[in-house]
Amino acid sequence: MLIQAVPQWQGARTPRAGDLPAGCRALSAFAAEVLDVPVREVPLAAGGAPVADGIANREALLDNKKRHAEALADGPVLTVGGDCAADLVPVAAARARHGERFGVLWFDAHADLNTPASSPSGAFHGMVLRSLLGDGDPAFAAAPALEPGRAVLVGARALDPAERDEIEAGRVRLVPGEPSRIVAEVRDAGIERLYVHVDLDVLDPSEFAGMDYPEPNGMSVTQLVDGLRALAEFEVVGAGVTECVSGKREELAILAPVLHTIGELLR
Ligand SMILES: NC(=[NH2+])NCCC[C@H](N)C(=O)O
Repeated sequence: MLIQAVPQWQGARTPRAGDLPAGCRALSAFAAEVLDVPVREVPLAAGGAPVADGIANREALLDNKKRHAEALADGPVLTVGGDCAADLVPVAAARARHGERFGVLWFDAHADLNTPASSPSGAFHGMVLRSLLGDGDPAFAAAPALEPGRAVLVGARALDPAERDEIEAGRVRLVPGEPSRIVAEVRDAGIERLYVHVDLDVLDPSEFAGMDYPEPNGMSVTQLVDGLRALAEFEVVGAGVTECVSGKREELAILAPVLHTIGELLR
């Protein structure tokens, strides 16, 4: 098992986006200690780029995508962001490798189902899951795409109108964070192998101070750990933890059980 650090900030347009690279490096180093595995950092460019085709930093993100694809490691990898789009390349690669019955569990306060046309912000981290479904800007769209109904949002609570439409159309499932509900949904979706994406803003802001895009009424660390543990009956082929802006060890320490549980799923 290996940690790949993806210090990408260009997918976010939040006040703390500039802290994402430092948060990525601090969280990767902490996860390496908790899991006793090495860290390899993906060499990304540091700079931004103008808004193009409705996406902020579009050229920089495309460059990052290429660099990440070139550096992508084999075997069980824990990807540590960076913004949520740090999981774009690993999830698309896992879909290509594991076939139609591959699915994604997306623990996130947000649905990340916007396109450049529907996005309220132009921030690409709000478009990642939609790109994995094959929509939006073709330069980012996954091919093959996730099968409709094989993306499961857990704990999402800050949704934009276009995102609700995708859920209502059944392309994406939305469940609360209860373990039994999560398991039932994954079974019902016919998912055999899965990738676990954790955006730290799925947690309540009172639990963890170092998230990039806090939203009220989130999960507790214990609820998140229980939800992750429930996935042990499935084959977890990859995982990501994203949107950390904290460089403080005492803040990161609260995440130890989350990292530990993800490590168990990946081994
Ligand atoms: N993964 C995230 N933090 N996503 C934030 C997305 C916020 C909002 N829905 C947008 O499109 O801008």
